[in-house]
Amino acid sequence: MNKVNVDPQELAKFGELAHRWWDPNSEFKPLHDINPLRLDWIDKAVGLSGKKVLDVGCGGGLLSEGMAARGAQVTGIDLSDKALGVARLHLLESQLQVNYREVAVEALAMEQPCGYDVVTCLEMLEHVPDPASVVQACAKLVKPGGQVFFSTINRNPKAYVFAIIGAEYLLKLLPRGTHDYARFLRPAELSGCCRNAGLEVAEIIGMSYNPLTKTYTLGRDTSVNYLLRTARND
Ligand SMILES: C[S@@+](CC[C@H](N)C(=O)[O-])C[C@H]1O[C@@H](n2cnc3c(N)ncnc32)[C@H](O)[C@@H]1O
Repeated sequence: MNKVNVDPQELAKFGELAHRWWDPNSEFKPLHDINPLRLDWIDKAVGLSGKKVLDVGCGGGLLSEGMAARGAQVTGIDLSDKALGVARLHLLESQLQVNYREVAVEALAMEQPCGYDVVTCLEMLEHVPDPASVVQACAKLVKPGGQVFFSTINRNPKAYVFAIIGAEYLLKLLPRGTHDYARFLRPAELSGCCRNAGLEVAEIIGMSYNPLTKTYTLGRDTSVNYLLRTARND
C-alpha cells in the first residue's frame, strides 16, 4: 500500500468529539448501548479470557476495555490521536490494561503477521476509503483458525432512511454527517472481501434499534446494522 488508507475528515470528526467518548449520554450513546450486546456475542464465540485480541479502530476504547475486563490481553489501534488520548486516560479510571497504539492496520499487519488469536473491527469499515484493504490486513493479523469480527451498515434505501435520516436527523442519536451512504457495505460485498482475504464467513447477524423501547437487539434482520463473524481458513 502506497498511502495510508484513511480519510482525514473522518478522523477530525471523531477527534473533535473524543472528550465525550465515555459519556453514555453523548454522541457516543449508541456505542455505549450496543457494547454489552456485541461483547457478549464475541465472548460467546471465542471465550475472551486469556486471548490475545486486536481491536482495530478502537476509538476511545469502549470495546477494548470491555474485552480487557473479560480477561483478554487487548491491543487497540486507531489513527485518531485524540481518541487514543481519551482511551489511555480512561485506563487510569478503569484500572484495566490495554495497549493502545497509533498505527495503520495495514502497517501492523506487516509488523505482526499472525500475531493475534482474535481481531475485532467494529463500526470502522464505513469510515475508511478502502475497506477491502482493512479486511485483508485483519486477515493477516489473525492466527490461522482465529476469528475476525466486523460490524458495519448495509447499503439499501431502508439503511439510508434508518441510519442517516432516522439516526442523524429525526432521533438525533448521532451528529449529522456521521455517516456517508456511499461507504455503507452490503453483507454480500463484505463477505466477498472476507473470502478474498482468506476469511470464511461463519455468521452474519443483524442489530436493530427499537425507537419505542430505545433498545438494541441482535437478530435476523441485517437490513441496516449487522455484524460478521469470520475465521481464517488456512
Ligand atoms: C464509530 S468509531 C468506532 C469505535 C469502536 N470501534 C467502537 O465500535 O466502539 C470509528 C473509529 O474508527 C476510527 N478510524 C477511522 N478511520 C480509521 C483508519 N483508517 N484507521 C484506524 N482507525 C480509523 C476513528 O478514529 C474512530 O475511532
